[in-house]
Amino acid sequence: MMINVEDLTIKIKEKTILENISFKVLPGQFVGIIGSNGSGKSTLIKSLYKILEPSSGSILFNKKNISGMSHAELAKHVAVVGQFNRTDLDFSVREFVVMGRYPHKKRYERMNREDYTIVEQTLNLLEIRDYQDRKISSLSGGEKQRVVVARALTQQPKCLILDEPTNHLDIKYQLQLFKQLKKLPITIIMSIHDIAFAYNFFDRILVLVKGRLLMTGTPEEVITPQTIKQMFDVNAHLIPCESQNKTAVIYEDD
Ligand SMILES: Nc1ncnc2c1ncn2[C@@H]1O[C@H](COP(=O)(O)OP(=O)(O)OP(=O)(O)O)[C@@H](O)[C@H]1O
Repeated sequence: MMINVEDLTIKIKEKTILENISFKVLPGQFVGIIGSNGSGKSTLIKSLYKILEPSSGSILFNKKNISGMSHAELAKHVAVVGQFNRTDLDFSVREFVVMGRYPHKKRYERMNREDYTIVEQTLNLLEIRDYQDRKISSLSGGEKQRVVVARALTQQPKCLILDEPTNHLDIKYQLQLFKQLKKLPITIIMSIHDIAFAYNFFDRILVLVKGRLLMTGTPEEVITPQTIKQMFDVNAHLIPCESQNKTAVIYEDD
């Protein structure tokens, strides 16, 4: 799915939270949004799935303005992993993941074999099969987070939007999630705080500073000691690790 954000401004109670944001995401790109606390990452993410309406400007999915789309229509194409998903509900893990198929079903239409195959595949992919019969409310933070991601993938969206999905995950599952998402042939937009993960995994990065888009580009173009200083007022060093083909980020503490 192609996404065009054009001159997006979001005001909440007269306060400008995002100002004149414009960018384009090509089909299949894995895009990260980085920026300091309060820079507007969640606000941008929420506007992409219509929790917040633009004060001005527009958001187009495949050239169609989402302001004219219902949430039900949007859910056929876009899945969301927000920061505060309701996971206190009394469903089992499996029941919750199955719900990812609902946007594709007509009212009273039954789940078919293909739906259940997709559910099984996702339970396996996220390694949550072992506790599929447990209540979600009984899971740890990281286990819940993988269940929420599983439901989003079961939706088989053309675009996946995630707001800091690695918050509760240990290193193994952070890496696993990034590797799995990178393999998916869909458009993915994710906000994240971890600059090293951003540097090593995304195709493109959007840098937000105080509600404005400071720059967009490849990780190498936008993550530099200068931009880290601008975002966080911290001095940083980028250290390449050739054997892993990755780059580490070290922060000065004075
Ligand atoms: N409903 C609201 N009413 C007033 N101000 C709001 C509201 N929602 C967000 N803001 C403000 O907008 C700014 C951007 O918030 P947002 O949550 O988008 O930032 P963020 O980059 O996701 O931050 P963090 O990294 O801390 O999660 C903040 O100053 C926040 O206090």
